[in-house]
Amino acid sequence: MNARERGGPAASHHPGPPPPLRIREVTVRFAGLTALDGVSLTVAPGTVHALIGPNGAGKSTCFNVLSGLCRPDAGQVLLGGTDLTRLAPHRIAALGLARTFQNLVTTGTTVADNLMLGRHALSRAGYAATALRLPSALREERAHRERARELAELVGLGPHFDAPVAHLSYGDRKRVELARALCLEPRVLLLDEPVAGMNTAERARTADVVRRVREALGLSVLLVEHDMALVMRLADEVTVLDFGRPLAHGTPEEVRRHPEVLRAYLGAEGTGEDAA
Ligand SMILES: Nc1ncnc2c1ncn2[C@@H]1O[C@H](COP(=O)(O)OP(=O)(O)OP(=O)(O)O)[C@@H](O)[C@H]1O
Repeated sequence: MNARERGGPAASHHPGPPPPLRIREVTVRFAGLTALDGVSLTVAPGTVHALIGPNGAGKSTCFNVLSGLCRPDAGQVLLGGTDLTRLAPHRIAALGLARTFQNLVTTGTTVADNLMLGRHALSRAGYAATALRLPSALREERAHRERARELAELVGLGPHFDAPVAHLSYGDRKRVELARALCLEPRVLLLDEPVAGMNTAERARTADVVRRVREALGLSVLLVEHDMALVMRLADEVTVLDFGRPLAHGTPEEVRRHPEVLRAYLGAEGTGEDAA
């Protein structure tokens, strides 16, 4: 009997390798401004794909389309064979696409409480069973808490599991966000500027954590990040957006040498640092 048959959550909500995430010809317009103009990209299973570009290039809009916060005017988002384009955010999350946000959105309680919010979406016990604290609901709660603790340990938050979030460093609070997204057992993780506001040591630590998470959980990652050194270290593939259009695509090395990218980032060429 596995954990799921016993009434608890399985170690991973979605067994097997992640399906490819395909963005096909997506266009988004805001009152005359075209934020995304026929953008296509594929996040291959198990890879880290970085989406970079200058301010206003359309990166956040792309994440908002992927996570269901913004409906595209045209185009499609597919996770394997499933069309996510018109689904509500909670449905998209349940199908295996979880995201973090640029700004911290942790609540004022403990790390454990924040992570259990993520597990809540996977909970199978009904409201009444939970409120009455029936044995089946308590068992499920315990199993979810165990998994939340495992994921906290994976991102280096194990010793802080029962600590109030307010007592943590900025870097640790960003990792609470990451662990909460992992609590949804995603197949594809969308990371929106995971090292923004961090110092050099915290940036390096977060890069290690992302690598470890990808390897341990076998998921794919789509990363928006301005720190080009981090992008170059972490990404298998890079897509560059400029004014809502795809400007270049390739390995970090190919993109770094791409003449159009050098033109868009004039002044930053060759340094590989903070060019986005
Ligand atoms: N809700 C909105 N209403 C109107 N215009 C918007 C809206 N959201 C984004 N835009 C515009 O769409 C364009 C793309 O913005 P977006 O935030 O996606 O860029 P970005 O690449 O994420 O930029 P940054 O790196 O600064 O976060 C910009 O010109 C922006 O002003």
